[in-house]
Amino acid sequence: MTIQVLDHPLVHHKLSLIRDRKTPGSLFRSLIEEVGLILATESTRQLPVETVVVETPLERTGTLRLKSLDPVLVPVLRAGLGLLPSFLKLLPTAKVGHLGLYRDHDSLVPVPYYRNFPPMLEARPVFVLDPMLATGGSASEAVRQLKSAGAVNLSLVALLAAPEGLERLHGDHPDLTIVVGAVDRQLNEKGYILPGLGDAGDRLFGTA
Ligand SMILES: O=P(O)(O)OC[C@H]1O[C@H](OP(=O)(O)OP(=O)(O)O)[C@H](O)[C@@H]1O
Ligand SMILES: O=c1cc[nH]c(=O)[nH]1
Ligand SMILES: [Mg+2]
Repeated sequence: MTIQVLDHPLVHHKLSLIRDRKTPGSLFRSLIEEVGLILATESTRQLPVETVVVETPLERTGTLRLKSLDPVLVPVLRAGLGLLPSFLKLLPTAKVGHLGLYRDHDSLVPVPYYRNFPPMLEARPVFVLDPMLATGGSASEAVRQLKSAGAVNLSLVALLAAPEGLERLHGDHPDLTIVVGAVDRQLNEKGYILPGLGDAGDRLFGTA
């Protein structure tokens, strides 16, 4: 499994504001989108390119363009929706799949409630978007469902991860590429990331 942790001053700075319980929802959403742009830039680093010839106003030249079919973005509802605008900004022709999962409050087991994936998953790079990787149960289930629908080239993109979640994914999906903004200390007894940022979905959508 490949794990890339963004160790970037802008990510640290914005995360410090995102973590702050006093940060209002509107600013929280904007900051997630801003960090999302950095996550989108880094997680697409391996997309294949090919040389094409264009005429600049001055001469003909060979230049690089993305080679693959349009990538697929799969936000895990709800909190993954917070990262989607940033990815679509940089990959405007991407296809978007949706996967609804919520974590049962007692068992922490992910419960699927919605699924709509675009076709040709086997031929496209697929990016699973979810800001929080806690126990890893939701991410593991998302990747399992996408693999069973044909996806082979899968990356998981998260803002914060717990070591427990990374370990779980390493066991369940050793072929997965993971890009995370930061790795926090641990989970608490309710499966929340410490120090973390609280419940990402509730803070994004004002439901707490
Ligand atoms: O790694 P895990 O232990 O599975 O936890 C992470 C999941 O928990 C959150 O979703 P939540 O269940 O709160 O749903 P929501 O996004 O609708 O709030 C988060 O967005 C992840 O999907
Ligand atoms: O800390 C956590 C853990 C799971 N989901 C969240 O939104 N936050
Ligand atoms: Mg939530």
